[in-house]
Amino acid sequence: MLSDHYNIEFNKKVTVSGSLYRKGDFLLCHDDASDDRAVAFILYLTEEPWLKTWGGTLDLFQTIDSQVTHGKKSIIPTFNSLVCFKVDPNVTYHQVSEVTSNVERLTVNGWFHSDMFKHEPKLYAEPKVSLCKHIKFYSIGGHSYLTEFISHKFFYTDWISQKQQEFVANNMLAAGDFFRSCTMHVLIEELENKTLWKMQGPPYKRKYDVASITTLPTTLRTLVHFLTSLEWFNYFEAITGLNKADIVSSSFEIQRWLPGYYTLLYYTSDLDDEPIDMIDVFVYINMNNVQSNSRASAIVYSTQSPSEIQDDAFQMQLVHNHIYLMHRKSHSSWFIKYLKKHVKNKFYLFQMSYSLSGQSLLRLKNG
Ligand SMILES: O=C(O)CCC(=O)C(=O)O
Ligand SMILES: [Fe+2]
Repeated sequence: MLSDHYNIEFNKKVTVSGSLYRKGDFLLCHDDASDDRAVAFILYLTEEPWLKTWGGTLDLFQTIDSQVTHGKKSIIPTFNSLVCFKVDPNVTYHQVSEVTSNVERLTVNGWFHSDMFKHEPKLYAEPKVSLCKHIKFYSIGGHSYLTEFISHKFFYTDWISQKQQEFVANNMLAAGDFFRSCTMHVLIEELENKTLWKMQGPPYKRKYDVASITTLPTTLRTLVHFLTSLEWFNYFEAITGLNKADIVSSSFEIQRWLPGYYTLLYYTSDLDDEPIDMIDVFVYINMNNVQSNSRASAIVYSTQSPSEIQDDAFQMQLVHNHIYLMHRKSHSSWFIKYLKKHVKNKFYLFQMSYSLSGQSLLRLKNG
């Protein structure tokens, strides 16, 4: 019957498994395309009438002008109903939304396979629009934003040289109380403005909000100005021991993270590119101050490909008003795991990345 409906000749292989989703369980956006999977099926077996507010919906993402969007159609996992779809790479993107009730979501699901299908792992090339080449180190002049924004302890010479040693030894450093409390106050007020934010995609890669740099309110705008200024890069030199002339490009983002947001690792096509090392800078603002040990927000660094990602990948737990500097080796990447809805965590992240020239790496290696 299915074979006729989809006009597909199945081979002898059928994969079947039982799946149980408990509170907090979810399955992020994917298209099922792997090997010879042809038609996916899911039989829903939870006996209670399922309420939409419990989460656990099967969400089908919409594709507009061949771009996968965050728009979706949700199917409630109704008892004894069967859902089937033909596996179409880059099209049949779907997810199971987080189960938020204590009722267990039970399914039998799998795929009919066909020799007519042979899905290969996909490469994804990130459009490199956010990188601004040719950094100009312009001076703000006269006014010292550095001391206006940043806590005074960051300027003690001993403290700076201690931090530089830490950075050189560990390839990372973290320091608390970055913004002065008066600055933090104003920043939070501006960040809380709901009209600032635009959701980022595609959903099979990421879901978080970014503030448009061109329409920022006053203090945020001044901050961005400052974080791209000569003053900042001079400070950056002092604290990392790197030479600002070795920075060949930079990117900057102000991010908002809400429950249900995530980034995913993906296969990139830039593996053939010249290796570049990066310095990642994060400033983390979290008013809920969710305990860092709840793993509510951590940045995961990995050199693995998406299918090989290990549980022991380096996780950086984030603490409110800390700045983090990370030396990211070439061919490694970072991501932030799905923020569970029932943890109700929300945070802001200032994120900068600087790519380094080959010479600076030599200098780093030679100490
Ligand atoms: O349980 C569902 O509704 C979908 C499951 C799914 O997409 C999968 O296992 O690949
Ligand atoms: Fe699936």
